Amino acid sequence: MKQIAYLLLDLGNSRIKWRHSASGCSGVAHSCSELWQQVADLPAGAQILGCAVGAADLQQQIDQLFAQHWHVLPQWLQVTRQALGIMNHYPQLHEQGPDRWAAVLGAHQHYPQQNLLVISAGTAIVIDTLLANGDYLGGSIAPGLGLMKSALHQATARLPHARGTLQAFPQSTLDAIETGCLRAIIGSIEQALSAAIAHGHPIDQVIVFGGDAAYLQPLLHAKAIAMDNLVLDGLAALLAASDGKLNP
Ligand SMILES: Nc1ncnc2c1ncn2[C@@H]1O[C@H](COP(=O)(O)OP(=O)(O)O)[C@@H](O)[C@H]1O
Ligand SMILES: CC(C)(COP(=O)(O)O)[C@@H](O)C(=O)NCCC(=O)O
Repeated sequence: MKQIAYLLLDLGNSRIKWRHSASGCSGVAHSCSELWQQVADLPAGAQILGCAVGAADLQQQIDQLFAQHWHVLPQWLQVTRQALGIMNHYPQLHEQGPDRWAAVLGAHQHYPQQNLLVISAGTAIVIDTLLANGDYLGGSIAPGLGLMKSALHQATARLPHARGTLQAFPQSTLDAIETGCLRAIIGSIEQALSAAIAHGHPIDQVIVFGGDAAYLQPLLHAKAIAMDNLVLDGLAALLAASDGKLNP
């Protein structure tokens, strides 16, 4: 069977993440022009499947970029009620970020038949629950670590925006901010774990991915592992299941 080359895009609110199937190359870009610098030397003509929750004008720039240079229009994932054996229980599918849906599908590829807590530690912290039987129950959205700290900095006269350390009893402003924001994230994860137990679905595996994953993972529950990019994994799984044809 002929392998179809494809470029996968994860257009988040802070950064663009990409992976190219044929070369195994991947990268992170902060703008459309930086994305093009990174992918320009890849073989043209790959099909493109993306997942977009970032700015609509950036998505349009990306459409124009690939239409002009590769003569390919990216296809953007829509959230569906079911895919790859997973049932999405969000009542209003159009409300949901397709990055969340793709990440849950990606997590399921790594850990099928386990109760999962899927945590996206990006601009926002999203904590989603996927059950071993394929029921995706949804989850919470809160500001991510960088956003919490920049909100404090912008809305106050005296709070700086810099890295502190997590302390039991913080005794500097930087440590107080770092500890407060980290505890908000860690606490919301613990609440999600407790909610799962209370509803009879104890979590088998906690997976964290995104820009702050490596920083957060050692601070989390013992079952937590950090993974690279579950959104791109989910897009790849959808393509694989559709035999390389887009329109998953
Ligand atoms: N080198 C970096 N550049 C930008 N953000 C970073 C970097 N390292 C860690 N971060 C953190 O990662 C977050 C962005 O993560 P990412 O997964 O790319 O988010 P999104 O999917 O929302 O674009 C930032 O809000 C910040 O807290
Ligand atoms: C929750 C999000 C802002 C996360 O975005 P990210 O941090 O990955 O950039 C995004 O998935 C989104 O805009 N969701 C729409 C609302 C929802 O999922 O219900």
